[in-house]
Amino acid sequence: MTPAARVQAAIEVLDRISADLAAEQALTNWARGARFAGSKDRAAVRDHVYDVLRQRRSVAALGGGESGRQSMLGLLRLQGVAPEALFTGDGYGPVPLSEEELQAGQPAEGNAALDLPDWLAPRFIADLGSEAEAVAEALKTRAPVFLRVNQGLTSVPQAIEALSEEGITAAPHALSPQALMVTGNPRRVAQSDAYLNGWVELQDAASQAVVDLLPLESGQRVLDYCAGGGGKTLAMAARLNGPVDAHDANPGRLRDLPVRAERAAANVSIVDQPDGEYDLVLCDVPCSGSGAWRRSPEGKWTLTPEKLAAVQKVQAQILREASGFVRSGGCLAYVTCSVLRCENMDQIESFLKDMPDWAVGPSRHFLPADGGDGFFVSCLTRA
Ligand SMILES: C[S@@+](CC[C@H](N)C(=O)[O-])C[C@H]1O[C@@H](n2cnc3c(N)ncnc32)[C@H](O)[C@@H]1O
Repeated sequence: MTPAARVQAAIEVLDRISADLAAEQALTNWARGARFAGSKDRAAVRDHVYDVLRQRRSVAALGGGESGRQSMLGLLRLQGVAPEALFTGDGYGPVPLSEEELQAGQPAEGNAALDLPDWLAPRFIADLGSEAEAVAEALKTRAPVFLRVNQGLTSVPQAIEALSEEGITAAPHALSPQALMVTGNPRRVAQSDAYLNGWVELQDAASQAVVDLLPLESGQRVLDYCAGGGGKTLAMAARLNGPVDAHDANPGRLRDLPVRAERAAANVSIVDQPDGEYDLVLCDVPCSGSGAWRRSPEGKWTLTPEKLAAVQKVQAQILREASGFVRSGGCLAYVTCSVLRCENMDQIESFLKDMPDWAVGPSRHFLPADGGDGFFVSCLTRA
């Protein structure tokens, strides 16, 4: 496909997303009908679509409106690419720009320049203070691909070497001693031997740093109460070099975990109903996902005050439920991938008010401006 044809494809996909289709579904539908598109074409169209979704308000301002065509016009202007060179009508590209389109558009201002919804921007500023702008800026950018080196099976230098033999370049990252940032050929990772042999896992660097902070010691009984896909379960099993129990209220979310655990040679047991007491219980609760909007930018536009209030209720309930599985002197680790105070420290404060025999230990925020996704972790201890 020509660069112009890729722009036209992105315009069509964006229009389908505006008509209420999820981005992944719209991209899959387009790819099914575009057998002529190779893997590089699909990747380029996907990048255009996600670049727009991360910066919907900025590109709408610069393109003069929110249609797929106006969004792509705004995106090209934002990226410093002359749109006239691609809007020619040639090579299956978009039809030439009208005089009106050429005149339309201006840089976004205020909340639109932060690429945040109007209801959320004031909260961002109140919660993040002087960091709000840097966080909003970071959420407009593409997330790097990070790997976790499985130190039960290999070492960081060996993993870098093995990846490089397959044409994938990666370098250590400051957020965690076993984190690698992929700097070349990230799309080859999932087919590489290093990945298929369990030497590396795809996991955000801040997600790894969260597990680094947990007071884990070998021989402990550990439960991942909201294990989902199992990213943190596997990281905990690697750190412990021992067993971890994995639970999730939605068993379907655990579907991939046995295969991932086998690949990583990790000792993971799925438990439908946790039993007895644990030294450490991790609650990586459902949240707004605001720390990870670089990867899932649709969430930024679909979150509402009502949805945020509803997820806060679920978080509070999980924290109280899971606390019942922690032995006296044990640790209850509360984690979100949110940057919002109401899902983080406010939850801890409200828990401590209801449960006076608990004390808060180390807590930490990771912000997208640090390189990884935004995460919050707080370790609570039972007296
Ligand atoms: C943020 S995701 C977990 C991600 C996972 N820890 C990882 O690192 O890949 C939150 C998970 O909590 C689960 N969940 C929701 N409500 C729950 C509840 N009441 N008890 C346990 N798990 C719950 C969801 O099904 C979802 O899989």
